[in-house]
Amino acid sequence: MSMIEFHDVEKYYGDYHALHDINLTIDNGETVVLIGPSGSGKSTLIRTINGLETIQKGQLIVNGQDLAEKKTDMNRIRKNVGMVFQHFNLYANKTILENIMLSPRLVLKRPEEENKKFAMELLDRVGLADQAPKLPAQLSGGQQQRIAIARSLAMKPKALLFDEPTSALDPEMIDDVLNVMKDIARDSDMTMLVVTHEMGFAREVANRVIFMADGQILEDDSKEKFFDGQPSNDRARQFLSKIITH
Ligand SMILES: Nc1ncnc2c1ncn2[C@@H]1O[C@H](COP(=O)(O)OP(=O)(O)OP(=O)(O)O)[C@@H](O)[C@H]1O
Repeated sequence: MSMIEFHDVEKYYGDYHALHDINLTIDNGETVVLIGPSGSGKSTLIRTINGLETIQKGQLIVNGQDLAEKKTDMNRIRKNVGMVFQHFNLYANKTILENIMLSPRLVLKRPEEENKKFAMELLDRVGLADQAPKLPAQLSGGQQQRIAIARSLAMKPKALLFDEPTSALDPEMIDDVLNVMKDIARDSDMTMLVVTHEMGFAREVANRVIFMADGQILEDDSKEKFFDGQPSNDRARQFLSKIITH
């Protein structure tokens, strides 16, 4: 079954043509890495999936629902499709534990005791159980990002979208976040779509690597073909050689 389907999708910001003729299917349980130069449309593409950006043409089906249809319930999509942002977006005036418990309480009406138990399990899973009573500002960036991941997982989503989750972090924090993401990719049947330049992550856990430039998908390969067999697109090859040598 496919979790996400783009059919001939076009996206404009005013006159600016941000996504060109996007055709892409991501199956349940796949881990897909999306790479490409700055401004190529990667964020735009993933933000269309949970309706943070609208599309102007084509069809986008997420978890069996057509996003263009008026009756489509965006809250239901967002219940099933979580998102982790570059800048964490935690609630600054709520404790770490409250950050994780809030959406399950409000949206899923999860009973308080069960909610707390699951939140503590997730905190443990991301290695931060001892931080539960603190406020986000008392944590490092890497710790905040692991909390943001735990917060998304608390909704038990079918898919998780990651928009450059490590690019705002100091280098020494990056591995802790990537390790949490790798564990999720290996141990869960969730679909993951990850915009990142972390090729180690892609090599270890991705099923596919997609390369975008100028709002178009220029390459969509298995991890093996992308890294070992070389992408067939010139720009994808050049991009890969640049990020891997840096
Ligand atoms: N809200 C907006 N209004 C107008 N143009 C936008 C808007 N958001 C993005 N763009 C433009 O669309 C293009 C694609 O942006 P997008 O953020 O999707 O690229 P990206 O590949 O994620 O880049 P980066 O790696 O730098 O985050 C860019 O040229 C950007 O300036």
